[in-house]
Amino acid sequence: MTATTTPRLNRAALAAGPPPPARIVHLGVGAFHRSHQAWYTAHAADADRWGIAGFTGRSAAAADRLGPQDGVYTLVTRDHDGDRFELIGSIVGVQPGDRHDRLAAAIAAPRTSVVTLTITEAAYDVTHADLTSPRTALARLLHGLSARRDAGGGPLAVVPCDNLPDNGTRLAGTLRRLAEQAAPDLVSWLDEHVSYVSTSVDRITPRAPADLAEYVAAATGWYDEAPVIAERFSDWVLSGDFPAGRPAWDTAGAQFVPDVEPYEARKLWMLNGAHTALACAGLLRGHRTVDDAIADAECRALVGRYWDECERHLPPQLDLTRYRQDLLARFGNARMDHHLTQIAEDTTTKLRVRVVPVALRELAAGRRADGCAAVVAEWVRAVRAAKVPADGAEGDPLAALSPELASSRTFRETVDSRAGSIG
Ligand SMILES: NC(=O)c1ccc[n+]([C@@H]2O[C@H](COP(=O)([O-])OP(=O)(O)OC[C@H]3O[C@@H](n4cnc5c(N)ncnc54)[C@H](O)[C@@H]3O)[C@@H](O)[C@H]2O)c1
Ligand SMILES: O=P(O)(O)OC[C@@H](O)[C@@H](O)[C@H](O)[C@H](O)CO
Repeated sequence: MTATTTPRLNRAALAAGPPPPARIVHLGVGAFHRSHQAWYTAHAADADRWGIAGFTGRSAAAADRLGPQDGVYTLVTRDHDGDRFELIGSIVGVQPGDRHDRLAAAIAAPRTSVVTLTITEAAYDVTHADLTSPRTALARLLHGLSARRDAGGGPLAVVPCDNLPDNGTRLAGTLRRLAEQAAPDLVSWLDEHVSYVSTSVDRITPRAPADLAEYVAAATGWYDEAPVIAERFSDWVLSGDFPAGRPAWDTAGAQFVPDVEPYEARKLWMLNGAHTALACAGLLRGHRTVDDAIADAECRALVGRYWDECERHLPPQLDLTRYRQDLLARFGNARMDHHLTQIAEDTTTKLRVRVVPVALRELAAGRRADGCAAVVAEWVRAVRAAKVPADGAEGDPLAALSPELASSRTFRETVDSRAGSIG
């Protein structure tokens, strides 16, 4: 089965009614948006009332692939024992992100109630916005919000879905600073009309292999240029207001809580922190994928000691024993083929928000933070062996992570003894 012998996937394949009205605008139509927020929207009890107008991030490829398919794509849910194929129809259109005129019109549209983002962690680090020719995702978002203000539009919710601590509050602060610099007259409108929702998002979604379209075509009879693979597990915890309404994501399993922080800390520290640890320790030991690394006794022990320290600073009501067991099973899913090199980027930035907070809490409690120090030592060794990019850690690696950690003699000595002199 190939592109020439198999019919191209399109909305007719869903055998459903007309596409839902686009009331959500999404920036960054990558793999994770398709496996997570679009899946929740498709599974909500009121899915027929909520469509997603997608805009790409850096590259227009997703628009080129999804456009001819009316936004419809296949989600391959990959479990330990097999694959399940599902067509997802919640995305009703995808346009290139650099068409900021169209993005602004979509955000300004009266029926738009929610804007969601998956633009990667790095995209939140912006200090400047040019609203005449907006190039970054946040400048484009601000430009769109300015168009909504100009059109007399009502309030709406903005929902970042990237792996960042306190992502809603952080986005609120960054957008406000950008507006103060680029459009001071917009600041009070933002304060009054935009509700920032903080989220913890979770569903392991590796980069799709090159032959996925052929595999999906053979299984489904449709040629799909934008299929995505994800694990069965999925989690979405949100905190914040939706002044213009939202899909009934709770009916699809999302949780709405007063404070997302403990859920987010559990996920960022335990899942993402362990992924970063496995990327460093696993690549150093010649492993290729997450499941290879977690099957290695040394890597597994490294993660276990680190998790023991995380657990002490998380509320026990979060059922951490079960969470750890589930994580081991999820990491051990050999069919996911989750490459360590995909996880090994920007490790300095990631350790700062995933491992450093745990280490500082352990030290503040009068303990040695040996589990965190062991992870940091693996990272130092991986940087030195060029298994992960140095990313600011060329000099004193502890100083690159945190001034407080760099000044802890205990922590420095432990890292030193494990990684060799770090100065
Ligand atoms: N893949 C996962 O398992 C997973 C799970 C939880 C959260 N996330 C979050 O989702 C993000 C995206 O992951 P993905 O798997 O979809 O990756 P992806 O590579 O498939 O997609 C990334 C998307 O972000 C856009 N993008 C990249 N850099 C950008 C920038 N500087 N400015 C604006 N847009 C940019 C890309 O164009 C693309 O649309 C991650 O960075 C993470 O924060 C991913
Ligand atoms: O590049 P990172 O480390 O932010 O993310 C890589 C993976 O840890 C991440 O994508 C997880 O699979 C995901 O966060 C699971 O929900």
